[in-house]
Amino acid sequence: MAPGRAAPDDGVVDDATPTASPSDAGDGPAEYDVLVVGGGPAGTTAALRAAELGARTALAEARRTGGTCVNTGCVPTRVLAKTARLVREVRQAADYGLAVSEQPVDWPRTVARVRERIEAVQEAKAEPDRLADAGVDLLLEGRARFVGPHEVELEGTGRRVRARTVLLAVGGHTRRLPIPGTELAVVPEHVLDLPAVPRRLAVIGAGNTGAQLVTVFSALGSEVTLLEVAPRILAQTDADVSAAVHEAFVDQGIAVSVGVQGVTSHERATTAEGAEGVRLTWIAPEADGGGERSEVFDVVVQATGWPARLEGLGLDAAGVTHDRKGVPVDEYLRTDVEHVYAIGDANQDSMLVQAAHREAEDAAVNAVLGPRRSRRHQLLPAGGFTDPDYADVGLTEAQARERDPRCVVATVPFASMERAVIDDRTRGFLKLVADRRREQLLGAHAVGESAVEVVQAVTTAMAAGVDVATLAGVQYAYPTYSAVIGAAARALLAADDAGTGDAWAETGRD
Ligand SMILES: Cc1cc2nc3c(=O)[nH]c(=O)nc-3n(C[C@H](O)[C@H](O)[C@H](O)COP(=O)(O)OP(=O)(O)OC[C@H]3O[C@@H](n4cnc5c(N)ncnc54)[C@H](O)[C@@H]3O)c2cc1C
Ligand SMILES: NC(=O)c1ccc[n+]([C@@H]2O[C@H](COP(=O)([O-])OP(=O)(O)OC[C@H]3O[C@@H](n4cnc5c(N)ncnc54)[C@H](O)[C@@H]3O)[C@@H](O)[C@H]2O)c1
Repeated sequence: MAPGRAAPDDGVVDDATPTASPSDAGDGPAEYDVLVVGGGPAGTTAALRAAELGARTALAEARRTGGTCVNTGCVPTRVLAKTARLVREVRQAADYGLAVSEQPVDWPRTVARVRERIEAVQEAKAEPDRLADAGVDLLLEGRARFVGPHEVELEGTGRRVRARTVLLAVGGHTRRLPIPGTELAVVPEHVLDLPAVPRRLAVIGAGNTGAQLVTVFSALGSEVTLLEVAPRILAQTDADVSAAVHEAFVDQGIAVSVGVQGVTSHERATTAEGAEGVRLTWIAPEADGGGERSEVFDVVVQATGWPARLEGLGLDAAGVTHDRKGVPVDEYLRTDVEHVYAIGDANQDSMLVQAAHREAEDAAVNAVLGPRRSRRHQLLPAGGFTDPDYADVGLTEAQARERDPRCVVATVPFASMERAVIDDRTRGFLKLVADRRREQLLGAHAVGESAVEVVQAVTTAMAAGVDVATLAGVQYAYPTYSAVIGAAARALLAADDAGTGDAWAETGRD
């Protein structure tokens, strides 16, 4: 695919190749207790759980199990993040007396490595085997489409399947901007199809996906511009996390523009080097004087949102209503049609693998045994693999203060932690938020080396109901990044009545 040119469609289902039995349309439809549509993290987990509960279960997947997560999302992104880290470490090697000369990136080799790791994860997960062992019928016969409230047709074979309950786990895809020339942009699902690392890259959208792509291509040598309509990048995270990652991006030479007033068009253009490129036009933020701006990039990536993949699903035939983004569900994960559930990215609630797993377990139980498990995502740790990493769980400081202005907050900079100093990775911090009595941790927000693992450790403490004093008394192995948790807990105990911990005070050091 030429740079700046989109592949024909946007997601993992599109190159669906029917692999199963020939058409048996004309026979009566196969009958199941539970039919799961979509074999990503949500669908596979739900099918296994339903079968475990004794339901006769089928899983219809348009392409291959693993979904966005394994095939085009988390797994490839993680491998690219590791590639970016290796580039950075090679650059630092001389400081350690290692004579390693930086080589140009062999992008086809990078892509081959990503694909090889995807296959390794597929092999490790062995989902088709696990489904078969559990007695789940895996139907790899193209997309499923409702033809009635209890019946779907499989696009590849025309075969029909009936089920008492249907679990929709169809995931999502990138939302393309409705602007002239939008098809000239690449979507994140297709960055591996780029023929080379772009010299000049524009990423539109600074959510988790956009931020990770920016880090990867900046490390690989692209000159990167990041445009975001929201007033800050990573708008869902704690404001300090957002500010710290923004600052790091700027320090890395990334041109970050937040508060842009819209992207208006893409047009074919020729780059300064005479290559085929894309002219991107946008309205600058008011803070920068507003007005139309236009620049030519080798590649423009739209990372501008992730609606559910509902196209061609025939929801009308089942009577299931949906909105612009996805399929709304009640507390039991049921759509407005009682026997149809929507889980994972399909319901647009919390679009993370860990949320998909939890919803899948709950919906399978509800579908087989009757509605009894209501949704509960109170503790949903998440993070992004940028440079530096960031992560969070629970309430942001702003959310906590809105509930109780006298909640307590303590922030410990990584620069005060010996492990971070030893590794020369001092950028970042851990912020803990607790109730005013310090009985309950309300949130944890980190930026920096191992931020995701640090927040995960705090999540475990939160799940166990550990209070701040207990956390402050935990012993931490020396020298570790997780020691920052003890330092932050001690800073919370020492926080003054205004509720702000002085992390550099005597309590801050590990
Ligand atoms: C670039 C990127 C990086 C990400 N990184 C992370 C991360 O690090 N951590 C994290 O927690 N989350 C991450 N996510 C989010 C995560 O990938 C999703 O939340 C997760 O995959 C949702 O699982 P799901 O099962 O709901 O949907 P999906 O994984 O999208 O699976 C849906 C499946 O349904 C199939 N399908 C769709 N329509 C039909 C149909 N009509 N008939 C049959 N089959 C159909 C598709 O082929 C697909 O296999 C990332 C997302 C992206 C885009
Ligand atoms: N590491 C992770 O856990 C991870 C990684 C990637 C994605 N995800 C999940 O997948 C889902 C999708 O993430 P995403 O980042 O693709 O989408 P998103 O919706 O989270 O972010 C899209 C961003 O694009 C911006 N945007 C929209 N239109 C724009 C325009 N015209 N110009 C400039 N900016 C514009 C939005 O303001 C937003 O910040 C999220 O729920 C996310 O949490 C998770």
